[in-house]
Amino acid sequence: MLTLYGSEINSRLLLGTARYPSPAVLSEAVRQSATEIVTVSLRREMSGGRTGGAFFEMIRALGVRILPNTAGCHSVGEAVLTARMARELFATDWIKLEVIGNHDTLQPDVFGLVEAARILVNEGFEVFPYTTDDLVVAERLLEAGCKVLMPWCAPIGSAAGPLNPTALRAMRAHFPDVSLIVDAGIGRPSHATAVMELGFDAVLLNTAVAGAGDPAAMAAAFAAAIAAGKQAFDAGVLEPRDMAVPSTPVIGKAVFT
Ligand SMILES: CC(=O)[C@@H](O)[C@H](O)COP(=O)(O)O
Repeated sequence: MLTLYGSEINSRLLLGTARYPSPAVLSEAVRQSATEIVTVSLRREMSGGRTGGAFFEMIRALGVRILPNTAGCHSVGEAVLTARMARELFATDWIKLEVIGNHDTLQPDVFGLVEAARILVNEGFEVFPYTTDDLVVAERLLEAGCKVLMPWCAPIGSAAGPLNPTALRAMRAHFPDVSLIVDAGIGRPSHATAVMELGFDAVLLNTAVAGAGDPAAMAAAFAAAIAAGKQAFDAGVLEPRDMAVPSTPVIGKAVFT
C-alpha cells in the first residue's frame, strides 16, 4: 500500500482531470483506472471568467481524494495564493505545487519551488512538489519539509517517456525512504511500467489518458501497467549485463565430450 502524508492509498496511479472530451468520459476514466487520487487545476478551471463551480462539483462527486494543483502559476506569489484558495475550496491540506519557470518547456522554476514549498509547509500544507530529477533540488525540498517528491520524466504533455532513466534511478537510490511519484511526460503504459520497475512509488499522468482514443480503456491499461511494474520491482528486476551469460547451466557438458 502507498502511504502519502500518513494516508494509505491502494492505487499507485494518480490521474489528472484536464483535457477530457467530456465530464462523462473523465468520470469513466477515473472509474476504470481505479485511482484514489485525482489532481485538479484551480487556475485552469477558474480562468476565462468561468468560476469552475460546476466542474469542481463534478470532481467532488467522483468520490476520490482530490489533490489540487497550482498548474499555470509562474511565480511564488501566484502559487502560494492558489494553494490557499485550493485549501478553502477543497478542504484539504494537500497541494501539488507547480511553479513554472519556462513557457515553452513548462520546466519547473526550482528556486521558486523551494521557496514556495517552505512557505506552504510553514502554513501546514502537505506539499507534493512537481520538480526535476535534480538531486540537490530534491534535498532542498526535503529540507523545506516536503515528504513526497514528484520528479518529471519528460516535459508536461510531451508523452516522451523517461528521458533520463539514470537520473531517476539515482533519485530512487539517494532517497530510499521518500515517497517518489513520477509526474509528467508519461506517454504510454510501457513508460509507466519502466519507471515503476525503477522502484518509484507511483505515477501521475494526464495527457496520455485524456488524449487517448478511448480514455477509459487507456486508464485501465495504465492501471495494469503500473501494477506490473511494481510487481516486477518487488520481485527483483535483473540489471542488464554487457556480456552473455548462458541461461542453460553447463553442468553435464563433459558427458558428451
Ligand atoms: C495534470 C497535471 O498536474 C500535469 O501538470 C501533470 O504534470 C501531468 O503531465 P502529463 O499531462 O504529461 O501526464
